[in-house]
Amino acid sequence: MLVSSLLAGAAVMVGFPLSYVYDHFLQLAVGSGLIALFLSILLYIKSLAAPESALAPGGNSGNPLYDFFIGHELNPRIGFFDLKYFCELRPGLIGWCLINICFLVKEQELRGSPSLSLILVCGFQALYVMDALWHEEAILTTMDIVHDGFGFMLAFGDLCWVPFTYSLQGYFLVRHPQELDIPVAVGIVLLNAVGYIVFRESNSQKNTFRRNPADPRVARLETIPTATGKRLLVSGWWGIVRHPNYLGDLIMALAWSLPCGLSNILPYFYVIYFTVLLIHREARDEHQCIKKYGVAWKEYCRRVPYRIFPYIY
Ligand SMILES: NC(=O)C1=CN([C@@H]2O[C@H](COP(=O)(O)OP(=O)(O)OC[C@H]3O[C@@H](n4cnc5c(N)ncnc54)[C@H](OP(=O)(O)O)[C@@H]3O)[C@@H](O)[C@H]2O)C=CC1
Ligand SMILES: CC(C)CCC[C@@H](C)[C@H]1CC=C2C3=C(CC[C@@]21C)[C@@]1(C)CC[C@H](O)C(C)(C)[C@@H]1CC3
Repeated sequence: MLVSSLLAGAAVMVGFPLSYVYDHFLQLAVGSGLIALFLSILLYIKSLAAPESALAPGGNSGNPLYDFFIGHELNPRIGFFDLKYFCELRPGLIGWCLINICFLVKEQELRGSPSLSLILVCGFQALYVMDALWHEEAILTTMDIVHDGFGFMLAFGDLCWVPFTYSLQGYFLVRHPQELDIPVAVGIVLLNAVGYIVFRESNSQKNTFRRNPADPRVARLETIPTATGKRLLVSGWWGIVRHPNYLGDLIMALAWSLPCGLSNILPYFYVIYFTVLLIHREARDEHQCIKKYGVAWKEYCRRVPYRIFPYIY
């Protein structure tokens, strides 16, 4: 991320036309979609020669189309280089930030300086990406890494969907500049801060607990024992709703769209899509947890009845 930002800075200094990315946004998005399609075809062909033990639990249904979509092989590698782990964190997330930098450059060219709205959106999203990279080991336990294979869903999601749809607020702001009053901007910064605290604290609490349940930061929390020997947190963040990290993520998503005003639905695409994605993801995770923890999970659901939004859902 640092190297990419430095290179982007150097490109601006030498007058490299970064605004090209804004001017050819659609063409670049289609190009990356085609690369993802090509990559997933290669991955599927490679998976046909993989041993049974290397196949993904979630992508070995026997239906070639479904397995192509979810990913047939769990962790395809070239030597020791893990393609899925690399794609989950590097090209798409860093590419998303680089695209935002190109939008800032474009606005500088068009209007002399980037607007406060665009600076806020790019700043919030850069924080989110840096957080994901800083805590990169946390993705090793996500269902994408543990359960799903590396197929079209993740190749397309990581290489095309993330950089080109997650940056739509910035794209919108270059085309439709928005004036933002300082009190409104302060309110939006506070909303993003609340979302980030809920997201980061809840993720860190679970990760610390999973690494070392005796850690003084989590040792006093109430838990439910399960037949696997692992325990489930039932107080702290994980006692408020069953997915406090999703709640924080959604609050941030809203804060990224609000600087774009309320006149157009396009900047709210991310909030809407992400709500659907996380509700679906929560249902998939619930299904896995019921299989893993049985009655203990049912007891957890009884103690913590709301999934993502307290008193609503
Ligand atoms: N921006 C984006 O596009 C996306 C962002 N995300 C974000 O990524 C982060 C990770 O999300 P995700 O991988 O979906 O899932 P989670 O980090 O929420 O992990 C779910 C797992 O946590 C463990 N767990 C659940 N409840 C408890 C509990 N009470 N006590 C202890 N352990 C528990 C279970 O695994 P086990 O018991 O085996 O440890 C469960 O399978 C989230 O912050 C999410 O918002 C996710 C997807 C897309
Ligand atoms: C319409 C598409 C086919 C749907 C694609 C879904 C993907 C965009 C998401 C599935 C899981 C994702 C994760 C992240 C980004 C979006 C996808 C690929 C993630 C890298 C975002 C940052 C987080 O901190 C994370 C935990 C690293 C995420 C992991 C899952």
